[in-house]
Amino acid sequence: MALSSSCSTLKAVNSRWTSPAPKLAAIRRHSLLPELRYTPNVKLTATNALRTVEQTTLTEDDHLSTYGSDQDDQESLPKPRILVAEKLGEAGVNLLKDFGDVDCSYELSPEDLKKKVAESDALIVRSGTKVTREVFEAAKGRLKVVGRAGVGIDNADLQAATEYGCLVVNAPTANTVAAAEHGIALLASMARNVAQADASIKAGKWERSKYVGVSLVGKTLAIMGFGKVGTEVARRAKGLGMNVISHDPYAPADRARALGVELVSFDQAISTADFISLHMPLTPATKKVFNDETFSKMKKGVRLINVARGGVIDEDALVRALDSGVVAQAALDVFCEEPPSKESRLIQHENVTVTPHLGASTKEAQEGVAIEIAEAVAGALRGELSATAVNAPMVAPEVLSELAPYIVLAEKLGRLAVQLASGGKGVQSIKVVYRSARDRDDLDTRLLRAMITKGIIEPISDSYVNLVNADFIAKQKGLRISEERTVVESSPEYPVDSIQVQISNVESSFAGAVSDGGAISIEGKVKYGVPHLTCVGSFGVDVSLEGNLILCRQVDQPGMIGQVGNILGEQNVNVSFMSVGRTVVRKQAIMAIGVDEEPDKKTLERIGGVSAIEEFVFLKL
Ligand SMILES: NC(=O)c1ccc[n+]([C@@H]2O[C@H](COP(=O)([O-])OP(=O)(O)OC[C@H]3O[C@@H](n4cnc5c(N)ncnc54)[C@H](O)[C@@H]3O)[C@@H](O)[C@H]2O)c1
Ligand SMILES: O=C(O)[C@H](O)COP(=O)(O)O
Repeated sequence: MALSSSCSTLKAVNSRWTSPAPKLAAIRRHSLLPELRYTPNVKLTATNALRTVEQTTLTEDDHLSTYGSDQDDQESLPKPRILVAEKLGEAGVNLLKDFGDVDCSYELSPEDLKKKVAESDALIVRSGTKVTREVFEAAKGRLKVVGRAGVGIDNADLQAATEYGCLVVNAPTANTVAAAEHGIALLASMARNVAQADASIKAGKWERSKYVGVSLVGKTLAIMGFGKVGTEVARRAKGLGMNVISHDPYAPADRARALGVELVSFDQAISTADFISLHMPLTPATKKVFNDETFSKMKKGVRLINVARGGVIDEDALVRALDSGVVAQAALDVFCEEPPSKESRLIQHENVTVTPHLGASTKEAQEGVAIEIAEAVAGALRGELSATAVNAPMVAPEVLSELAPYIVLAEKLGRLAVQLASGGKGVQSIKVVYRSARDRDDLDTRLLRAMITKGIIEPISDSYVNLVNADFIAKQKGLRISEERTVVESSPEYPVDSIQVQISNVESSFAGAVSDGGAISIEGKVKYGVPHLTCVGSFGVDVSLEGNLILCRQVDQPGMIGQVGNILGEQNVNVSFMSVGRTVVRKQAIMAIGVDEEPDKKTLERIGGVSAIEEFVFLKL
């Protein structure tokens, strides 16, 4: 069986960036987030797997791979390569240059983009680049982060990103005001025929009566999508004396009320408005939501503004509505196809005002977006959990900091548990039991579950697991991971009292790890910030989870610690921790020995040869 290593470490490179808080260092080492694939791998030898992972099967197709030694101490990690595929504000590019090798290559063909991503750790785009499944496939796992320098992420295949473990982050706030201002600019200029009148006068005409406009004051504006941009448009429209209503099934009514905006149903909004301004995202639910049927419900002579996404409108239906006069005018910044065809009847329609997707295009917004996305991408490459992650859970920094040692514990328990499984049936059913004094709602276990998944899958497959794809990969590999919470009476100051990982329906390479219920069962706790193994099968032990571990099951009798300690000492293997757990005195015991170095095969065989030892296993943490 082929052996490969998937050891990856995270390290801030050439950092002028804020240093990680000490508590987070452990998370970075064991990060679930896009890990720096440019960290060289360490090949392991067959002896590494002695009586451990060799016997473990997840699925028949999986390759055996194990973690190599921690490489945090490596001095010279290569810099991450960051491909900027669309024009990005200078401040953002400069920030990225401080952090990695930046390749600004604009207007790439799909083929060139695919070639470049195969050599890039991060890709930054705006709305003009389609980040398709083929792009993720072509990246062959190298691409760890896609940064969308803006809000809309409809140009990225999020499902494919998730499947490939690639984090997608966006810059959701820096262009809000610019987009809202553009919406208001289109609203006002459309109402007063500014663009048409400008073209007319430049064509040598003076058509004052043709371009009589309509007033805004007292008119009803329906804002479709009361999010960041919609809210800012509402604020400005109120200032213009408009009556503002909004439809947004997910917006809180009190936020709208505070601005004097009434939230109404879709039909109510479109049937009562004089102006309709679109501010919802393009999703399967909003695609072509403005169509023949919905146009027919609108007030005759309504005026439409779209600075959201072209795809929310059926453009052919809009042309029909304009021709029939149901829609008096439309002002559009976004289109189904960008750029739209020159022959498009919509673009050429005399009652339509168009701009080439300029909503976010102010100097201020572009600088802001560039900085926002550069920080998000660099943070993600450093292994920080992102506040603007689009396809991974966002975790508040304080939660992350608190969970840091438990995250390390979770991965180590997963790693240990899977090494204890054997028999070729494959690991399928895993149960995790969290004992905690906290209320159910006060413990976010997503990170812990993802880390356990990572610990289980990575030693026995070539899959790269992170927070983005943990659940997906587990499902793909047929792993069923169930979670259970037990409330215990201990201090709620600590998020978790203990974590137990059980693997059922498999044989074990170490019978002592099988609990009375028949499942492989190990349990751990965090003590003084350090993860400890506290239970193996039905045996209580206490050994810190650092380095490697030897578990021996033996007849409980004096002198065992000395005998094994001597064998290890003779081979210059340093024992870091030792603990003995017994079920019945003088009958059965388990000895858990933490070792800094990996004993060679002969040493392990000598331990196995000690007469009272019934079985032993060497486990890499
Ligand atoms: N033209 C531009 O350059 C430009 C600039 C910025 C944003 N945008 C686009 O504007 C849109 C809004 O951006 P944002 O930053 O306000 O996003 P946002 O996520 O803050 O707001 C979107 C709102 O739409 C609501 N929504 C979702 N489905 C809906 C539905 N079916 N009906 C009504 N409302 C629905 C959501 O609840 C949310 O409140 C996005 O499509 C974004 O891509 C365009
Ligand atoms: O979604 C957005 O942020 C806007 O549509 C801006 O897109 P752009 O970055 O291509 O200008």
